[in-house]
Amino acid sequence: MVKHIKLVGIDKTFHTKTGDVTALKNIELDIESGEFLSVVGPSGCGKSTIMRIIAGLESPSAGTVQINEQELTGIADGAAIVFQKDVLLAWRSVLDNVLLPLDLKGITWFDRGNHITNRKKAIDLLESVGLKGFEDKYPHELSGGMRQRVSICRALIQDPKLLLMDEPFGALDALTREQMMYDLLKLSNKYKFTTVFITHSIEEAVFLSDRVVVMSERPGTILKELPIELVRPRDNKTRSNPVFNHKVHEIRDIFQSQGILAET
Ligand SMILES: Nc1ncnc2c1ncn2[C@@H]1O[C@H](COP(=O)(O)OP(=O)(O)OP(=O)(O)O)[C@@H](O)[C@H]1O
Repeated sequence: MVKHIKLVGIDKTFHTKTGDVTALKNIELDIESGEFLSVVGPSGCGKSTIMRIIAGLESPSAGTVQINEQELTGIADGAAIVFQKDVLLAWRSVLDNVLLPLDLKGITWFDRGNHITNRKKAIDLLESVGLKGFEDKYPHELSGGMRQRVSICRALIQDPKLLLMDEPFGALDALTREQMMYDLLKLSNKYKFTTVFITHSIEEAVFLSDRVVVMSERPGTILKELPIELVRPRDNKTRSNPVFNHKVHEIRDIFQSQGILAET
């Protein structure tokens, strides 16, 4: 497969008033084009920092990020981000929230043909996550899960090659979260973007991913990379597959051996 992202010797130290905080130490990671990669690790181990570095929102203290073999020196082109908290604009309708990134670029304003195409694309995206008929609603009229679906559609409206997701389902109830996983897999299969998915949930990571990266406590290092050889499409039966359970246990065992998870 084609290499999309390469992290080489990434360190990150934050200089704060109370002293230096080393968040990441020697992160080496290759991510293939179209791969679904999850990062799991304890709170504060630097997961969000890795994501921000890949997005170009934060620069590393040492090491380099390469995207399509080009060293990243600013904001990553062709990347979109979804955070745990949706950041929809209260005064824009659902449809206009999805179209926001294009409006900000001025794409829809001057070209009527594009405007119609983009509206259709936004409506199709909303339909594919079960939000047909909600185009004219406003964020306050939606549930948390619906708002997060709109956020995902907004991220996808620009056809990103890379989707960065920072605990996107962390604030949702268990049932909605499960549905969101199916929705995301469907979108990922349709649009074939590369995904970097940050989560605290071992099961979620194994269910969704081609590979799971397990991180240590801060300063975050990569303890292990586990390929997840479960067939796609993933469905309810995936969870009763012995490979699924084996991988979940393997990751739990790593956290236990590190003292990150203690049974007593
Ligand atoms: N801008 C910043 N300035 C100072 N310290 C920071 C900054 N951003 C992150 N840190 C510190 O770096 C470490 C890693 O933070 P990060 O948010 O990447 O962890 P995380 O694994 O995503 O945590 P969580 O799972 O709790 O969201 C933490 O100790 C955090 O306090």
